[in-house]
Amino acid sequence: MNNSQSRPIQLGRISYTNAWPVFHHFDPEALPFRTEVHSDLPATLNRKLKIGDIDMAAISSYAYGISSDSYYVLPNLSVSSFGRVQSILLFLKSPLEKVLHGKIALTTASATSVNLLKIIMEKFYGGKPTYEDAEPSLENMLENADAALLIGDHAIRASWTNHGYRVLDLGEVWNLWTGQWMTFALWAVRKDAAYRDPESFQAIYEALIESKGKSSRDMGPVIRKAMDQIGGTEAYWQNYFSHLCHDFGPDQKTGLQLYFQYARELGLLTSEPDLSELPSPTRNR
Ligand SMILES: C=C(O[C@@H]1C=C(C(=O)O)C=C[C@H]1O)C(=O)O
Repeated sequence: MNNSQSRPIQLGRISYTNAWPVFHHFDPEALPFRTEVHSDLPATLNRKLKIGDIDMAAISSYAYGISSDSYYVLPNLSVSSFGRVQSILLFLKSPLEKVLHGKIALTTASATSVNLLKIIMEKFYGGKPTYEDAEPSLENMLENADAALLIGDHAIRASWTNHGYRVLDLGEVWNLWTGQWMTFALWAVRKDAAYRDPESFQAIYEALIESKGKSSRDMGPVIRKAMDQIGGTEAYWQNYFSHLCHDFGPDQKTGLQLYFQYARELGLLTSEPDLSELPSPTRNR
């Protein structure tokens, strides 16, 4: 269907640097149809996609898991790490033994990592802390909690301050316990939108893949933008991006399925998520 009479396609883009390599060279103006881009924190995009305010977005992989019946996943796009990720960080004010039965402040920006933290605390370490949602500000969070979870650029900035807290990198802990990849974000499209306008979503998908490819061949522009907007050195960002993977192949899928399984075992998910990919309109012609 031609979307010229309906509303422009609404796209969600994660504002954190971890997703920039996929979006940096993506130019919505270059598409032959109207699109509007919403740049937001993951939790906001999770909610907007679920209620249909937006049609396609990078979202928390956990949010995909809860609503997978309504979504297709876009092939070979993710934010993943095999081990250290450096931006999913638990800052400990108290010793770990106390944190395990104490209070943890959770950033309201996340969905995947708050549930990953619960898996780590309860399944791996045998703890039972209480959790409290909080705006992502390290000092405020730790005023009345034993530990604080931050993600994305909030975690990066906090890791640069001279805070003196012990820090756990949840990508690293996950990998040490499971030997697996961890996928934090996926790109999802609402099925109802994809049925209405398959060609347009395929075109957006192809443009995102092209942008990811361009970034992987030369990270210079993304690194310069990160230095400009967030700060830090070229070496910092080179190292940061070298630990992130934006593919979603069999290895990342196996890691994510294990995360979903553990989430189900803890009652954080009720059914096995369906990772069906967006069907390509050209394949069906
Ligand atoms: C790697 C990261 O992954 C992010 C973590 C998310 C979550 O915890 O829900 C969502 C999107 C990802 O972009 C990060 O924030 O640093």
